[in-house]
Amino acid sequence: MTKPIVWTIAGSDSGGGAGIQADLHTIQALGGHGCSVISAITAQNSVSVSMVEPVLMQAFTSQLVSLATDMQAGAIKIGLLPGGLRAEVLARYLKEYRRQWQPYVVLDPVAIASTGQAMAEANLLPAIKQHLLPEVDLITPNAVELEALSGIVPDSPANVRAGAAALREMGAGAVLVKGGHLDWTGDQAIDFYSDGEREIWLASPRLETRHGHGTGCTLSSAIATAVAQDYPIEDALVLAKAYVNQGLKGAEAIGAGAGPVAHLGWPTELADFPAVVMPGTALAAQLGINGPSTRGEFAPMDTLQLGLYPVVTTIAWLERLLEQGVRTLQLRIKDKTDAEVEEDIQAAVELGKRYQARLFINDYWRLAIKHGAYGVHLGQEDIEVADLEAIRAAGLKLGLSTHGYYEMLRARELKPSYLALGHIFPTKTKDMPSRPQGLERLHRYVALMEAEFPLVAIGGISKDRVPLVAQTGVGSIALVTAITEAPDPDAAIRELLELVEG
Ligand SMILES: Cc1ncc(COP(=O)(O)OP(=O)(O)O)c(N)n1
Ligand SMILES: Cc1ncsc1CCOP(=O)(O)O
Ligand SMILES: [Mg+2]
Repeated sequence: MTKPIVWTIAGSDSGGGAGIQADLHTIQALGGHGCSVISAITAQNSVSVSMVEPVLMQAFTSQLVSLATDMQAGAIKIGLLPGGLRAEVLARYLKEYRRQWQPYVVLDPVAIASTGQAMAEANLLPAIKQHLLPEVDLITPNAVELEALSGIVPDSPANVRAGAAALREMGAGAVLVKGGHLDWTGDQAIDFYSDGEREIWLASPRLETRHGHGTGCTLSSAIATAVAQDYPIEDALVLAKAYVNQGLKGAEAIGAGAGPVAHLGWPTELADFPAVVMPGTALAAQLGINGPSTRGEFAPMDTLQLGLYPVVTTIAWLERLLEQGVRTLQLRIKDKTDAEVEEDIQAAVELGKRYQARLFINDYWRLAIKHGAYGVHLGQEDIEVADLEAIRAAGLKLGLSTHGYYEMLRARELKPSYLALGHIFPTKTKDMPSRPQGLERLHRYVALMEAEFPLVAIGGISKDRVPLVAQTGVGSIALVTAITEAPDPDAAIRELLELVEG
């Protein structure tokens, strides 16, 4: 894949820690090609900002025109704008870009430097509210910026929500309130995302460092770069927070004041990724997050390497697989009533016990509990509605489907027995709302999570692709049509067992 183009429209920081310089470092480190539209030249070092000089309007717009004619961006990050006029003009250009090629637009509303100095004319904030917000997919204010734009002091979870709602009412598609300056969140730095339909709270331990120059620029550029690579926004948010956490841990003094966030490449340490705040925790109670919760871990698997994992629709298939020596498998019947499937589920549970197999029941968790199944496999949408605590309390194993970084981190909080990662390749077995993950992402997910859970790759994995998938280190490969549509299924099962468990 060629590098996705990301524009940064921002000010130059002569000290190299923030602004255009931080943005380009970030975009490069995360695999994008950065283009820059310089809005202002600042003279600053690690201690103070001594000058902010807007570039001439013609120079500003010429950069936009030049890039738009040849290097259209998948995502645009906007940082410092020196005054209201440039915000108003930029809004007109963005409206046109959004009509022509729909870039994802992230606005980091820089108004005050971390050193305390005002960076822009007083007419900037009114122009952002009136003109720019309707052209923006995501705005990423810190506490000070949220208050300046919404008039609401984010001194409680309710007021963070209210401030974010106010910005959405002004036209922003979504809001990420950065928690770095929210002192009531104690030792956790908690970010709040809302797009009007869903709310996400992301928590990371607060990092004690004075070297955080360029944090906001880096976060918004990282989000833009991830979105330009087709990551859904919730994955972009957690990846960007991990990138910043990693950079804060690696930050050093350069100059006498606050040193810059370090730019250390793709985040790979689970400890750098935020936790998704889930119901049932003390933090959730503080944040007013309600909902069903579980009280501990699900029964652990006997191994991290679950091996070949066929997913089939009938008892006859289960028998055939068990006879061939398959020991991890799933009964997946769709769109029937409990009464229609109960007999099959009971038979499947008995078969699984007879062969001492790891036999999972897909979806029908009530019947799985009733008949004492080995385990249940559930999807993301089930997390909200299934009685997970009843499954846990009954001692059943729980497998959860995930489709990227955010869902993996969310599932992690539930402490399931395994995580499924999909879909890896296009599949005709199931309509998928998400895009195929591909091998590169699977590699990254495995490296991140393999010590925590058994992992299962699923989706479009043909026999030919099995060796490539196995090379990612994933401990299990789930398949439907590679077995059920094989010309000689018994031969295919033997070959697949050899390839996966060899
Ligand atoms: C091993 C494994 N992984 C993923 C799935 C998909 O489960 P889900 O997302 O609930 O979708 P349906 O299978 O119910 O359509 C699975 N069944 N098994
Ligand atoms: C159930 C399911 N969940 C994600 S992809 C998939 C279907 C996998 O089937 P196939 O192996 O035939 O692509
Ligand atoms: Mg399901």
